[in-house]
Amino acid sequence: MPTADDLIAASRVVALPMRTAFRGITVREAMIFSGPAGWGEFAPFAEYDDAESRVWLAAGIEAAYLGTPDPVRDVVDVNATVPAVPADDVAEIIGRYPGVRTVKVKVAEPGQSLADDVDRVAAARELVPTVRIDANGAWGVEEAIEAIAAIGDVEYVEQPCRTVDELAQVRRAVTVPIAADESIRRSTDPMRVARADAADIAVLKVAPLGGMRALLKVAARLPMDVVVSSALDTAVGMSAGVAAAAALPGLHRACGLGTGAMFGRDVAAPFAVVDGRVEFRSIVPANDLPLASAERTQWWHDRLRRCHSLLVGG
Ligand SMILES: O=C(O)CCC(=O)C1=CC=C[C@@H](O)[C@@H]1C(=O)O
Ligand SMILES: [Mg+2]
Repeated sequence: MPTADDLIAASRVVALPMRTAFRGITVREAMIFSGPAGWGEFAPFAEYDDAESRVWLAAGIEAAYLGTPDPVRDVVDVNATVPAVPADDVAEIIGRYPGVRTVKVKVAEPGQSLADDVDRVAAARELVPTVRIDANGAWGVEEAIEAIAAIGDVEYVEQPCRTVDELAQVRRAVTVPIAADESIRRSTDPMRVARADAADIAVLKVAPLGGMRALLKVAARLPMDVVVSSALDTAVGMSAGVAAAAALPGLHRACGLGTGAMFGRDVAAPFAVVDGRVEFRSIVPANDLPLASAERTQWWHDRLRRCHSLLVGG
């Protein structure tokens, strides 16, 4: 286990501009560091506390010190990710993901109406065969059932409501498959969704699960299809996501690993989507990175130190 000083000495804190605001983020901050096996990323969202962020650090250390698991495939199908933009902007956004056949559309964002969501999903449906939606837990049970009826057939609805029990209730009431994201990503017990029969699909992200190998273990135990998705990772974190997806024995759906297209600037050339797919590569960041301010850099160093002592403390 590297010390916090080792990690900080080999790190950069970057501030990457987004092309379109996503979950309210216009500049994505991330800490990246190099180790004997390559580069790792530590970039829990700003509002996450240390207890939740600890596993994100474990994931970064795995990437930099242990490297990637053995792949079973070279390329991974990805979805385009459409933020809560007006329906008229959907075609331009999907165009940033050449050849995709699956689109994930954000719905139920604050300030948006159900009619906005219906229009945005309809615009996506005209362009690709498969559309999935993500409500990020924003609906209540009744609201979810009504919204799902209004939006119509989709591949699945990701996290319609906040709690596992609510997901289970919605799942019993609708025919559209339900996917769990936050119920796994932000839970101390990722298997609970399975025990509660709350989901048909699991959306798994490397950093919140504590690394590529941890993701593979959770995927092996969950009795449902999985989709590997990014946590709005830089190219360094994305490399771990693509490696995890490439190492999964069974992968039957497009993954949310095309989000490099959302960055105005990344730490290296982003994972290019070609014919709807991305290919694994290890990342060496550019020399002229857009660095965060001295104050923000110090904030990230302090955060890393606190999370590191939680990791060491067990
Ligand atoms: O899954 C995708 O298509 C892209 C990643 C993505 O949507 C997300 C990444 C990180 C945080 C989230 O709010 C969001 C999600 O909820 O899935
Ligand atoms: Mg989600």
